Amino acid sequence: MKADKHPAKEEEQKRLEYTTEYIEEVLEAARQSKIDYKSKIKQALIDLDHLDSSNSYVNILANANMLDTTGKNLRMLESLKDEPYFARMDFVPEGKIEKEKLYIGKTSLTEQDSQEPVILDWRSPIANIYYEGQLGEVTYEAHGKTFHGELELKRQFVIEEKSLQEIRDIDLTARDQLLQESLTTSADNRLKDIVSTIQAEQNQIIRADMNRPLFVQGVAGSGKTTIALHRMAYFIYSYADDFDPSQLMILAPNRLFLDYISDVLPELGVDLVTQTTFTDYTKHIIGDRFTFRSKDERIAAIIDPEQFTGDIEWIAGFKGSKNMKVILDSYLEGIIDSWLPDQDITLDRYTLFTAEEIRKLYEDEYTYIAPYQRLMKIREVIKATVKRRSKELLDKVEELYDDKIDALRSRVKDEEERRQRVVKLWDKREAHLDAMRKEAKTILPQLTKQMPKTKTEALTRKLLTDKDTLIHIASEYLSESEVETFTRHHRTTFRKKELDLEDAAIFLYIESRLFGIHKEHQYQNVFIDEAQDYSYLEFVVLKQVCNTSLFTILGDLSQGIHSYRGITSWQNVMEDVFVNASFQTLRQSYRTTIEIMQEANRVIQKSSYEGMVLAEPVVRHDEQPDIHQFTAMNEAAAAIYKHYREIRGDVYHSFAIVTKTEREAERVYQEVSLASGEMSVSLLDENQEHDGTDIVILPSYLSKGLEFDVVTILTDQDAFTDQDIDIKLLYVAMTRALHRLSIWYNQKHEGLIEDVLNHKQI
Ligand SMILES: Nc1ncnc2c1ncn2[C@@H]1O[C@H](COP(=O)(O)OP(=O)(O)OP(=O)(O)O)[C@@H](O)[C@H]1O
Repeated sequence: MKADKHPAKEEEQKRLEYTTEYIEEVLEAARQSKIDYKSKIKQALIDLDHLDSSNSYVNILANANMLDTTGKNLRMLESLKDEPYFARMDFVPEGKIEKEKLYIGKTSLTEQDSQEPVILDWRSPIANIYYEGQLGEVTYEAHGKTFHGELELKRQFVIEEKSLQEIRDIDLTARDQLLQESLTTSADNRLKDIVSTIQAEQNQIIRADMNRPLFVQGVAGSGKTTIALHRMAYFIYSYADDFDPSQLMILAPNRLFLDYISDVLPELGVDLVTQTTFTDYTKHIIGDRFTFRSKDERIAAIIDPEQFTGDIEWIAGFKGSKNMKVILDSYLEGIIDSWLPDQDITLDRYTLFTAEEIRKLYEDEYTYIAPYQRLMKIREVIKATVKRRSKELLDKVEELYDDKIDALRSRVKDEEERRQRVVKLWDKREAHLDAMRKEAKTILPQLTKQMPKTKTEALTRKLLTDKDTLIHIASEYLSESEVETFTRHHRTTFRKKELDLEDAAIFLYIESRLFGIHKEHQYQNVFIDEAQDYSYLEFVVLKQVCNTSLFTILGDLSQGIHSYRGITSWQNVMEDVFVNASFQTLRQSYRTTIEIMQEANRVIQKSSYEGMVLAEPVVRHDEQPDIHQFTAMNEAAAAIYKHYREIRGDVYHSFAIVTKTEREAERVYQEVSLASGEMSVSLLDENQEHDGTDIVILPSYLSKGLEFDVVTILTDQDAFTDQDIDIKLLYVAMTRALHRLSIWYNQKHEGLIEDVLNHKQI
């Protein structure tokens, strides 16, 4: 209700005034401190020549640190001053009479003298009650203890530029109006934070145990990406004292997507988190001698009849599979075996090390380091022992001969005979010692020969291109002709230095299993968005490379447009890779209207994907999606543009035209550019940032994860067919719309749209 009409208006108005004044006060003090620190640094710099320099440096450093902290505080306070909080809750702790009136905002602020909270951070343990609790008895956990109490009031505010607009009390039955309003606002090319409207099921995911892997299967628009970012913010807040945010990594499908989430990251205070794509992460580790073809390039080839050959699909699928892991393990076992000596190390007739002893050393010692480094260490041990033992043995043999010569001297009486026999024995002694010295010198080079300097690149190339190697270890899984096709394919890709994306995981697997991964590439906590597009092997590899199992994995199998190479169920990964993971499902979709979701659900139900959970939209209406047939693309483009101009305004201001293929996106771009005037148009590709143009044109597979106020799906010659991949692509494209959806298709190429959707011609 309008703030003026609410009985608590006066109380809340006073509170808001008190809060904003207090923020101003603290802001002023922070600004003054900033000036002071700056002038102290300046003075210290001036004094640098005259004073003991180390003192001055310490002084500069201390003031610079204070300046940095003050700067952060200032930014935080600036962000609070216009909308300091969005909710209030009244909580009576068990055993007490007086209620605590707690105001919840994006970050916390404490009254300096009384140490009372002025604003409570939305991530604080007690704020959990607000998101989760109904009025009445509630509990919350903090510092390992459970606290009980009574929640007496849950109140929402709309505050704009320090002015109280709305006050709403949430009782047991009230619909979350703030959520409704937030969903009817329009998209501005970037994801936004949802701290004021987080729903209970989302809150559970955000705050779920950080010491366990977590899988989230959520329908399109259920807030997976948004929740991932809020969970990171929650994590950073909860472990602020002993955790560096750069130890968190989020893997996104492409750079376009990273750009899409980039605005909300600083808003949530998680901009220091490492944000990257799987390919960029791999390149960072293994270097960029090769380029990896992206998933999107591949899908472009798969859905384009002119480019498609059936082999690319099965080869990609096979390389990401569990069988590939078995093959890799046996390949690596063979390599390590070949590195270990199979014969004893001897000198003369003495054994310095048995092969068995070396194997045992390998198995028992230095097991915390990777095999190659471990063998290098063992080699050092052998080297030192060989050096020491060779000397001992040479001394021993020398001694033996000396004893024999002494014995000869006292035993043989005849002087001439004694002389001859001693000389003979002496010569024998010298020859023997010479031979031993020579032999000793060959031991280490031989050992080195056994462990050639090998690189991951050469080993990967051998596995993927060498027929004999592959037949030897993969005969259970690949026929001879498949091996032939497989290796031929890779001989070409290696020659062109343009590898498949799946090879990145194979590179990483070999590198990490044999040579180990440097600490700088490891993360304590990893988030994967759009995880349905990852293969089994990629999950295995990521866990191994990052050396943690603390993963939050979010995806939607219904949108699995890369399922030929990705996973089709979460089960295998949960059973084999992240064994103690918990699993949550999100069914509610927040992005789109009932009208659009109903149509999208009709499409996805055509898919062969078993166990599908249909999205349930939040009650929100707009126009029914409209469907148009056309004969000439230029006419369609002109009509679409005209319609955009007509409806463009405050509610609808981001527009996207989604085609099935990239080729068609380029053609549509030409046509719309010709038709357009005052509205700007751009063609998106996966490595690009969305520059805020009014209309963007993009192929279906690139639209994944993004959203727009108005979406038009347009297909000319490249129509969606009833193939599973096309069904999913159409579903993904349809679920990108926040408010309006229209579909245009060429009469001559009807396909899936005509079959499933066109029940009411326009
Ligand atoms: N609790 C919420 N309050 C307000 N808006 C929400 C809430 N949850 C989700 N949204 C909005 O719903 C839209 C979809 O969210 P998001 O993109 O995170 O979903 P998703 O599950 O990753 O979608 P998809 O799988 O389709 O890419 C966004 O506009 C987001 O702001």
